[in-house]
Amino acid sequence: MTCIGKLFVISAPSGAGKTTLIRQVLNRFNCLSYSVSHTTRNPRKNEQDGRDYFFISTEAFEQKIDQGDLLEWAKVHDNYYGTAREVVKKTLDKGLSLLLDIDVQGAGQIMASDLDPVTIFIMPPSFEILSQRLECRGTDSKNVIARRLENAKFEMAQKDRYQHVVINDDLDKAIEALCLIFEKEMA
Ligand SMILES: Nc1nc2c(ncn2[C@@H]2O[C@H](COP(=O)(O)OP(=O)(O)O)[C@@H](O)[C@H]2O)c(=O)[nH]1
Ligand SMILES: Nc1ncnc2c1ncn2[C@@H]1O[C@H](COP(=O)(O)OP(=O)(O)O)[C@@H](O)[C@H]1O
Repeated sequence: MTCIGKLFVISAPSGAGKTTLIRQVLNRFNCLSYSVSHTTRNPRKNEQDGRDYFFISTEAFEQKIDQGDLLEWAKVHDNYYGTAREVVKKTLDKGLSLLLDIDVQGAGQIMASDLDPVTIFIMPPSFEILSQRLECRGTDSKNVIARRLENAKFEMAQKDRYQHVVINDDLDKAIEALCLIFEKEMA
């Protein structure tokens, strides 16, 4: 498949299933790459530095802000997260597509830029199921889960700012719906 280089932005509340869905999409489209973000949050078990995130100190992150190295950044659930400007530029310059998994604040910054992103919001079927998914994932403490659920309300209220909304209820159906968006946008 020939692809047109596009910038995709996916946002979702924590636990909605964006990481699960994004893995499937990346497996299907070889002209699509993933932007590995920088964060000051601690790695979870099974997360690898350089693959899931670049895990850096607060000082190193603030230095990146000061040097203008980040295309967008935000404080999310009490940690810094940001996208390296250089990687986005190099990928799009080569005519390749790139996927950013970023929060609603960062997405707002990209929407306001001249990068003309395709924007997608992943919704859980309900708040209760979101809460269950976070518990079942087993990666976060009760306090961390509570903080993420509190932020989820504000995040979900912003879904209409996005061009596409995909509800992640049945996983296979959500994968198909999401892949269809990528297929159409890169055709
Ligand atoms: N603004 C911004 N948000 C990011 C970036 N990378 C990740 N995020 C967001 O930070 C939030 C927390 O991510 P994470 O700690 O991995 O938890 P998860 O949502 O439970 O997988 C999610 O909303 C991510 O989309 C980034 O580079 N910039
Ligand atoms: N459609 C789905 N049905 C049931 N469980 C799901 C579904 N999608 C994701 N999950 C599970 O929900 C949890 C949160 O998913 P994850 O991809 O880590 O979310 P996010 O990256 O948005 O925080 C994981 O344990 C994942 O296996």
